[in-house]
Amino acid sequence: MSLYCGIACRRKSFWCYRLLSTYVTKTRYLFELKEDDDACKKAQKTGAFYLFHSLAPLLQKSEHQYLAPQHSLLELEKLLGKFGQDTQRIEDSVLIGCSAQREAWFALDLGLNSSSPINASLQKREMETELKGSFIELSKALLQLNVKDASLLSTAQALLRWHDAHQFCSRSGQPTKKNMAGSKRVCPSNKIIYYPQVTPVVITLVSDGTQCLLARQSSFPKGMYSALAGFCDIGESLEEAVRREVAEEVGLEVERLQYSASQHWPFPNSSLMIACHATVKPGQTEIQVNLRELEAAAWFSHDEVAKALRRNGPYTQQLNGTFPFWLPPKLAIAHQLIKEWVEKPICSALPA
Ligand SMILES: NC(=O)C1=CN([C@@H]2O[C@H](COP(=O)(O)OP(=O)(O)OC[C@H]3O[C@@H](n4cnc5c(N)ncnc54)[C@H](O)[C@@H]3O)[C@@H](O)[C@H]2O)C=CC1
Ligand SMILES: [Mg+2]
Repeated sequence: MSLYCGIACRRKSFWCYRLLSTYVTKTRYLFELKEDDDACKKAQKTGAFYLFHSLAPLLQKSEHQYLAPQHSLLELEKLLGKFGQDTQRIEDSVLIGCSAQREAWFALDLGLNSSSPINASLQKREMETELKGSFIELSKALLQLNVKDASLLSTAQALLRWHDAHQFCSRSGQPTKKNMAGSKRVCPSNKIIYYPQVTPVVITLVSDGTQCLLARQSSFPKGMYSALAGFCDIGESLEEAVRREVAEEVGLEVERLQYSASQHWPFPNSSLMIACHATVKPGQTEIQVNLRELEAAAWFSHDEVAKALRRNGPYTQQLNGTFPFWLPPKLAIAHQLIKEWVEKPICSALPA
């Protein structure tokens, strides 16, 4: 690793060296920990652990925010000892990142794989008292976490969930074995390697030049509208997935497409949200909502959307029984996509 940094130092300008060295060093270190079980085990000794119980992260309330506390290996061993659990359990932990100073970060679920669910839930309450925090569902806590913790805990939950659901080889039926970092599982009988799965999802903001199209599913909080989203089918390109989803959900044919950004999204499992802007020809805007997928869809003016962006939902019911129109929170890529459109209605930026 130091050799690599040395080469970078000689070849690159000082500015490049400073930018690259921390990032490259971190990346190479994490790569080493994923490949080398002994190095990973050693990193646990000086590392920090984030704790979960049945996929809910341990959090501590601090004013209007949640904080995710870290625990050392020693603290963790003491905790497991106190609750009569084997310290071997630490080997179930997964690597989720590291600091600039190469302190490795791990996540461990204390509730999964418990021999008795009753015992596990009893221990949960006692552990919360001992750890001076609560295990809170990630979907309920996400909006009150800082960006770093939200991203780390989302990654951790996705990885812990994947390991929990892939305990057995789908070919041999034998138990699979995780490597120390948790970056893969191997079937000891036929050597098949399983890697954590990420599901690609397209999310598209359709515009006709002056308005944008937003939709809601019945499972959304009341009054909230978002961009059109859908899972990619096997064999599809990103462009094909966008065209199909828009046609399926609202009966429109998009003609131009522009990639915006992407985001890891932990719900319902682990999705890679790929966000795009798309246009339809002015005049070809009549929508036919697919009611098996959506509760409603409608065109919204620039003004309506700009106003909704400035407000913070969710809202309570109004006197007439309806809920005001509001948009996904800042953390969701849908919000960023809508904000981009409000700041610079995209159709004019797209190539003809
Ligand atoms: N981060 C963000 O800003 C946003 C994220 N999303 C996420 O996008 C995801 C996809 O959006 P939907 O409109 O629900 O998708 P969708 O339009 O593809 O409809 C969901 C249906 O697709 C089928 N499906 C096909 N492949 C699937 C797979 N791999 N996993 C699960 N279901 C599959 C199922 O029948 C499911 O009921 C949602 O899970 C949601 O969490 C949605 C909007 C905003
Ligand atoms: Mg959809």
